[in-house]
Amino acid sequence: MAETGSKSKNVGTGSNNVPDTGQQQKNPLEKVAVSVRHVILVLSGKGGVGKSTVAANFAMALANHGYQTGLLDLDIHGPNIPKMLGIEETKLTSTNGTTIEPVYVVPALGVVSMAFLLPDKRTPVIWRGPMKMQAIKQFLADVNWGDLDYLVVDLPPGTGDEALSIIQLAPNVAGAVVVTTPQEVAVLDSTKAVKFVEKMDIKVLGIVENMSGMVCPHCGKEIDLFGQGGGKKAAEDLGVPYLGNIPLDPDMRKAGDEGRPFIVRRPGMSADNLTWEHVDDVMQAVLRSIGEAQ
Ligand SMILES: Nc1ncnc2c1ncn2[C@@H]1O[C@H](COP(=O)(O)OP(=O)(O)OP(=O)(O)O)[C@@H](O)[C@H]1O
Repeated sequence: MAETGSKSKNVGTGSNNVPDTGQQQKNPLEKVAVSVRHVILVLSGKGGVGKSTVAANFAMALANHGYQTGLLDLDIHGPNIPKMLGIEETKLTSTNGTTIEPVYVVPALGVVSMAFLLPDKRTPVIWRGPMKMQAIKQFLADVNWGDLDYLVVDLPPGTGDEALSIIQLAPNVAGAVVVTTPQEVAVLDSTKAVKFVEKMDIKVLGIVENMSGMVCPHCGKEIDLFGQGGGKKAAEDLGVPYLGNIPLDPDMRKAGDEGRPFIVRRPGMSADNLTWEHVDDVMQAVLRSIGEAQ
């Protein structure tokens, strides 16, 4: 259940505007630099490859492994994270009128999403680059993230304003995880995403191949439905780490559509589900890439 704080009031829910918290700080990003150990960007070259699903489950896996984790959904035009984690109806709150509180899915995972600021789900967000930049700055500086081991940032597909802004603004960026699917066209787009990250002087933590193979709903074993290996080959060709694969799992899709977290185990509990195991393996590979492996 989400913890939203009892003494809090809603902020920024009225229009297509970011909340004016009125906070005057000398360097508003200094706080993040001190309190957030690592910022991890999750991006993809192409839409619909499951980037938000990977980001949400990766963040949940980190929380399950005892890491204090934040998840920032910057997919301004299609913020799906709250729906996937069952916190869609929640509004952002503030305890003191200036600082925004994340919404907690579990005590170790706080979430902030553009979706919380939108008046309704059907209204498109029409923002130019500078507005996005301002919103992203506020999400970093005005949110009470607390001390975080990891802040996972879900970016929109492609290499637009959001990616440029977060790279410019966020301190302690450990690197970027690029999500792809096995199909050739997605792999080609992931190559562009890797090159973009490299151009920005950010470390490519590696490539994840999502929807790679399928967990059979009948026997629970993996079957090779749409092929596998495109992400691995792209990683080898580009000389970046391959972080592993996450199968196409009908239960994962169902959980996302029904608005409940897919990974529900508590800290310390072992994975007894094939897809969770894959997510855990990807998480460990990301930590190895950062140099923080257990
Ligand atoms: N491994 C998976 N197994 C089953 N379903 C998946 C998997 N990964 C993603 N999906 C499903 O695919 C759909 C698209 O996923 P998601 O929204 O995460 O993609 P995205 O790349 O973030 O999309 P967008 O381009 O809109 O940002 C969702 O219905 C989600 O539940």
